[in-house]
Amino acid sequence: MRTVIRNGYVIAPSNDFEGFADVSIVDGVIEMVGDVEGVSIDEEIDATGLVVAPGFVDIHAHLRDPGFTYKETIETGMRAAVKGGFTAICCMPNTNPTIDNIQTVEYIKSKAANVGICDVYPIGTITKGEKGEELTDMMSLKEAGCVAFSDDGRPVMNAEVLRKALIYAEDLNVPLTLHEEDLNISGDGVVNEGKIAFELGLKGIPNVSESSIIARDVEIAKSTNTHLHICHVSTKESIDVLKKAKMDSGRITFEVTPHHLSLTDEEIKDYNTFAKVNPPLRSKEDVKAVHGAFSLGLVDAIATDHAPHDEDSKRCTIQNAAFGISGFETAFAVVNTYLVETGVVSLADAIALMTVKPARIFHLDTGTLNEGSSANIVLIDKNREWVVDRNKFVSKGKNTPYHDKKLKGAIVKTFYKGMIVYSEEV
Ligand SMILES: NC(=O)N[C@@H](CC(=O)O)C(=O)O
Ligand SMILES: [Zn+2]
Ligand SMILES: [Zn+2]
Repeated sequence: MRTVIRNGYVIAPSNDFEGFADVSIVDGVIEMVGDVEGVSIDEEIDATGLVVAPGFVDIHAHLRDPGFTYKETIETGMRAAVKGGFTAICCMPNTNPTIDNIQTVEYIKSKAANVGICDVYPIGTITKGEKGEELTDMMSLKEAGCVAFSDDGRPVMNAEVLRKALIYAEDLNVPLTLHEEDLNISGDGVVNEGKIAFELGLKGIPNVSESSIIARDVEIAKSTNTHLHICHVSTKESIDVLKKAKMDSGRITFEVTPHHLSLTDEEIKDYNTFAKVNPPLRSKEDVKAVHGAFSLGLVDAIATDHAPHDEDSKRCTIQNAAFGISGFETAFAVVNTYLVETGVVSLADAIALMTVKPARIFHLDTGTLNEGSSANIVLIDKNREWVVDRNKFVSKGKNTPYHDKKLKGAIVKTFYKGMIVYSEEV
């Protein structure tokens, strides 16, 4: 069975290729990118006017299953992911139970395999129950299928615990991906510390809560000579620390979320709990510094931090509301609108940051259009403008600060192993 995607503009960052070409798929695998002529074709897909790219890879998402299936399930999360153009997602372990045991890894893998519309890679916890004290059995968890380790939602506050974890992770050749926040500094802050928090009478989370722990962990990783990946970087000071760290060692990678590259704490002005997220949406200067980091090529990946929540967790006071943004279904459009259309990075660079670059950080064999790889492909209309409607989200989490905002760039179709797993309604 041969399917050919014709007339599209192909962007394949792993080969540095960009241009009009056909993509042929045989039995779920990419046969070639180029001129497909003189062979038997069973099915043709017309991609005139569309960009053809590898399916997106997300190294930071919350699927909430097991334990919080009223917020999301593995199935609803996967459906939201493919609607957003993702064909590989890595799920954070702050579930209940946490992903600190093999049974939970097996549970996630088997549920995901049953749904079968994208790859789901579990991330194990660094410490048992994310309590920050006792390390998990990383070796067994890796053998069971964990591709990285994180206590996301929480930092590893004990520096010695983290130091040991870095050494073990390096031995196992798996990355640690860290939520960086000094809990003593953050306290019970709810939004970015600054003018807006002050005006609203809300407790702030200062920038130094993030940058101080990043500086600490960069030093620890330097002393152990190990790789370290940093989650959801949001401040100018963090970027300064990371810029220097990268010049020193090159063994540091970091991700930025679509919301931190696009929105500021202005969003919180109407006490909008949908804009409450950790780390918080920061100031204009911070967003500018994040853009500067993209321009300099310092950012290693864009990751959604898809954090779906139920209505009760968000329809309450800003103090009590849960932190988190439902991100899969707006990710590409936000990146295209705020980073590509503004000229900060090219579309090809943005796609690299959402495909092969994150895949490489987690050693995942995906995110390319290479011959012989699984036909995980997204078709994009980069010029289409649309207005976000939270009620149309496939994710159970309708918590988006982009509701009613106009974005540019739409996912038209998503292929997983050659199957169409998402096709927009027309
Ligand atoms: N980002 C968030 O605001 N929330 C995440 C936790 C996290 O990513 O730190 C969640 O699990 O809801
Ligand atoms: Zn986090
Ligand atoms: Zn997270």
